[in-house]
Amino acid sequence: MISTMVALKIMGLVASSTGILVTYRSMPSPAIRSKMMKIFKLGDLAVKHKTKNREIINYPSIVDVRVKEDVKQIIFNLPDGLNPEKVVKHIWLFKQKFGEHIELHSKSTKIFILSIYQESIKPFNYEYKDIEKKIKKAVLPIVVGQSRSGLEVYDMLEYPHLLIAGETGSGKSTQVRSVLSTLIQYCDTDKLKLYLADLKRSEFHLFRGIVNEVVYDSNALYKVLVKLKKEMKKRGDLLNQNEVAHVSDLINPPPYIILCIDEVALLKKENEIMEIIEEISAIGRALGVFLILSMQRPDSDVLDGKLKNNLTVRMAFRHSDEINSRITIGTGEAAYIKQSEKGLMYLKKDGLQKVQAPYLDLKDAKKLLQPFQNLKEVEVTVTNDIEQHQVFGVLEP
Ligand SMILES: Nc1ncnc2c1ncn2[C@@H]1O[C@H](COP(=O)(O)OP(=O)(O)OP(=O)(O)O)[C@@H](O)[C@H]1O
Repeated sequence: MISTMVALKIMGLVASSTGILVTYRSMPSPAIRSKMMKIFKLGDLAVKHKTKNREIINYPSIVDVRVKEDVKQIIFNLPDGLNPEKVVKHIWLFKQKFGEHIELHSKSTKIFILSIYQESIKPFNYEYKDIEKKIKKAVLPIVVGQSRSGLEVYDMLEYPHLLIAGETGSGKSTQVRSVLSTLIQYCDTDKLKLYLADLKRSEFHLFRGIVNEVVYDSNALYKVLVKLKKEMKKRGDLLNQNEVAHVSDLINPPPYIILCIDEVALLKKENEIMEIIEEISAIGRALGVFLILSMQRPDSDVLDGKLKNNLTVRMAFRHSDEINSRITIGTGEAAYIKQSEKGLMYLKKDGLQKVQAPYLDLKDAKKLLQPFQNLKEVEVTVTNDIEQHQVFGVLEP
């Protein structure tokens, strides 16, 4: 065993000195093995079965330990029959043993990677020129922030509707500001229309005269939603006539539309409004109409049912407790983000990932968006079905 360990470590060191590999692998040290076993025992992370004479307990097995520059990774395998969700729920136990700066990822329903870092992800400032290089391929780029593996960016065309939640002062408004600022700088005005609703009247004044419309109360928002509903109906007819599945398959696709609502929970009693928002979440993707919704407390009345499931991406900044965190991301993790960790979040997309949002303050955002001020508002209208049919036509095979 010892000779294998030495051999593997030496292999790694030799390789890293040639610059080919920076990772070396080793068998778990007794200290790691003992900590992991304690976690498995305390959390009852095991499969038990009885034979005639005794009880057999199968714990997860450590299959590998990898050491990179700033991270140690312990890879372990679950025994058949152990629910991976039970392992995720016990992340607090892993933290008690290995410290706060850990991440737990499942590679499959059986294989887990526990990553142990020296320190937390550092806060950083929003710089469009750094971001620009990473978003070139996206149509509607959403810049999430810095994860352990670099800048996290995704395309809204692939992951259509976004929920941003977190308690007051956790970094939501800053994130909405930087997400919208990126979209404004990156997308041509004839390719993207932005509608914003600021029900707290605190944030979106920044975007007045830049986006298509900013509204501040539910009556005005209702008018916008009715307009979008009509637009979706026309776009649906258009897809039908042209026999295509998505507006981007049309020869002249209409502009994408993003509706961003700050503090959507304030609308929970506005049934007509919530109905149209739900409708957008259900059918908007194919029609090129997308939602960005933010809220302080993830309200289960608002998020129950269809809407929550259709919000395919969730950013959970610090939450007040585990129950609220579970509503947003399905686990209690966001309740353990410290109050001092501004802009830190859990991103729920394909899995769960810890990400630090970029910091863009109001003054800098104003400066950044200055060149986009006073652009003429261009209304989104699809003239009429027949005309559109001729204009857009179907893509040549
Ligand atoms: N990404 C970040 N990096 C560093 N600091 C941040 C970040 N985001 C926010 N902060 C700090 O936290 C403060 C509060 O942020 P923000 O206003 O975005 O919170 P919020 O969740 O929107 O609060 P509220 O719901 O009350 O509007 C900011 O003034 C800033 O000092």
